[in-house]
Amino acid sequence: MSSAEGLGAGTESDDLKALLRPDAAARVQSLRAADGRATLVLDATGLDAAARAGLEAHVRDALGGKVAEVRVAMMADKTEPAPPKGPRIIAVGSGKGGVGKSTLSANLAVALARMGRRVGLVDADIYGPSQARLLGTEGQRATAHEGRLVPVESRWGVPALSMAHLSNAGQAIAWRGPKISGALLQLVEGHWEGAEVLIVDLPPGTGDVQLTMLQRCKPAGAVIVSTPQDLALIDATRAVELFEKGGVPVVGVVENMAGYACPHCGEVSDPFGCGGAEASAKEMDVPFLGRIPLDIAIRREADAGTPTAAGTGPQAEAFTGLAAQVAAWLDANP
Ligand SMILES: Nc1ncnc2c1ncn2[C@@H]1O[C@H](COP(=O)(O)OP(=O)(O)OP(=O)(O)O)[C@@H](O)[C@H]1O
Repeated sequence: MSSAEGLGAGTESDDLKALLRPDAAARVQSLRAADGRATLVLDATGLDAAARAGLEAHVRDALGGKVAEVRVAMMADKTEPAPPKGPRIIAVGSGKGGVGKSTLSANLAVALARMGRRVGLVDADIYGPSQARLLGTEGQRATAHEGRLVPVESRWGVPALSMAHLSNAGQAIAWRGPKISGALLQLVEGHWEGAEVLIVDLPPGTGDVQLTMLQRCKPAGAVIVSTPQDLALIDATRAVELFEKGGVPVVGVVENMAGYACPHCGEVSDPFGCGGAEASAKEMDVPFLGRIPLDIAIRREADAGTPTAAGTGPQAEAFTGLAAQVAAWLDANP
């Protein structure tokens, strides 16, 4: 027979509750006492395992002398604050190599940073990294902190991680499958705490890196780069399909090297045609994000590590226009 027996049910549970520390009593969601047994449901929101164990031990201690058996159940509130989210990923892909995807990724990141976005850049081209050159961070080495890579700072307000920032970069050439995926994850899971968006420059095509990206990194969206040529457009269609099948929304298609402005006479010609990407985007029912002209200055500045988007003029504005659309898309798709 419990010493609490004989009291009215409400009074009995109130008396038992009064034996608890105030912090424990405040967590009681229900307390039933009957037949020498106390059954408590406690709200364990925000408590780690050790704190839960401590709370339970206190309850057992406090009530153990009054009832023969103490049963404790812990409930965590489902609205517990989620752990801080990592940056959202915008993957930049193309079906075909050499369409200017890396140049576009670097300039998109710089243009976003100029708009006040906290942006990082991951060079996922494990075999042929180019972002260290494009951002002028060649020769800089990424350090590690608590087992994760610390991004390399650039002059453009865009920290970056590339295989070129690792001292063993040369070994990557022999890597296959899981090792390649591991390398990508190391770059993506670096110390990106300061960034709200990560631009990931993917290698061309649909290989291991792209699959790892889709399956393990869950990009928020994908930007597809194409030149106006038919062949590039067919490949761009495949890239769009890859992301859509993987459940990654396509932010849109960009046409790069869209028209050539002659540096001598200023006449604009279309060596690769023009408008093909816009028509393809329409056919695929994905947004068209605009054109970046073929301009010797874009190539020269890319090679010099001073991205065009960091400067002024119509070509810088073309990248700003693209960045504005990506930023608007991110805001509209939280
Ligand atoms: N709009 C442009 N105007 C002039 N040159 C450009 C333009 N875009 C890219 N380039 C140049 O084209 C070449 C290929 O570009 P980039 O390396 O960015 O392409 P990619 O698609 O990333 O290539 P890869 O498949 O090798 O990764 C580079 O020399 C680059 O400077």
